[in-house]
Amino acid sequence: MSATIIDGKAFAAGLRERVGKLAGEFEAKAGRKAGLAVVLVGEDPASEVYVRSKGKATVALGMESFEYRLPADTPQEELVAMVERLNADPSVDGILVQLPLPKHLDEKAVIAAVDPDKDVDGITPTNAGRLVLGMDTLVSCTPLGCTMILKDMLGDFSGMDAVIVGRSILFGKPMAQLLLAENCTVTMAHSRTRDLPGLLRRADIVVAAVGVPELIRGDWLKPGAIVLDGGINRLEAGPGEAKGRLVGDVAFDEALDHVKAITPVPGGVGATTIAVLMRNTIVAAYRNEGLDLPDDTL
Ligand SMILES: Nc1nc(=O)c2c([nH]1)NC[C@@H]1CN(c3ccc(C(=O)N[C@@H](CCC(=O)O)C(=O)O)cc3)C=[N+]21
Repeated sequence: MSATIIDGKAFAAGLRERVGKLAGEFEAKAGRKAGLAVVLVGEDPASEVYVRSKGKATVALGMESFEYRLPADTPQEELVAMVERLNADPSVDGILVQLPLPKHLDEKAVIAAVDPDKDVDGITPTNAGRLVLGMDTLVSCTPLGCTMILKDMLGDFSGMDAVIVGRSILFGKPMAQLLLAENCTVTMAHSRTRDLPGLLRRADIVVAAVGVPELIRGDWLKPGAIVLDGGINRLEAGPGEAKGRLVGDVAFDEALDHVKAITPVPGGVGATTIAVLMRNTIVAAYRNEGLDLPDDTL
């Protein structure tokens, strides 16, 4: 059996096109561009790359990008003061504070300082609560992208057994809520889970985001499963390589022999993340201006 390789880039391109149209209409109606502010503290090179691609995507779709780079030793009060300035700035519709933050900072307090109406990561206490309560809200980009991919592929996935590997606030936890809302039977696995292969053998849908390269082996997966791999792990460079290969949390080549469909790394789930961030930004912009969103295909 040969599996379908889910094309995250194609999905992202379609979404970007719809967002781009809405961004143009927003500018015409609001008399300003929708704006996204990204705050990066410290100098992690991988985070640098993400922040740059976010900025480029924002401008390419006709929105305004505000990027703030703060030194690694920025004090808590300064970071919170910056978030509060962005909360009060009417040209900013979305605020993303790149995570993880340097250890001396209180991440929970920084997140809680973000205005929930500008929280394009969906991780403020208000938005996390809204998600659990089934209220309309902004939702973390990667899990929302995974759900959109599943909806495209399956339509209705009521009653399916879903296993989520990883329980982070940006991925595993919101993913569980989204799949629960789609009437899946949801199991969350994590580093203390005793029998991961045993759980995965029952799973119709597997969503992985633990950051352990190729942790999940092909023969752990149920024949015909759908696998969404949110892991982005860079292996050590081999001889003659400048950079190591990127791999997911699932042993991709092995999985191909077992599953119905799987997302590759790169080009899968991760490739949708920034497009969904653009989606969340334009949705926040319309709401913050009190405008009706003309397109419900977002
Ligand atoms: N507050 C916050 N929100 C985030 O959403 C957030 C964050 N912090 N911290 C870091 C992670 C990581 N992240 C990605 C963004 C783009 C790709 C992406 O474009 N991936 C492509 C390219 C991968 C590559 O070549 O490096 C792919 O998977 O095909 C992946 C991962 C957002 N994150």
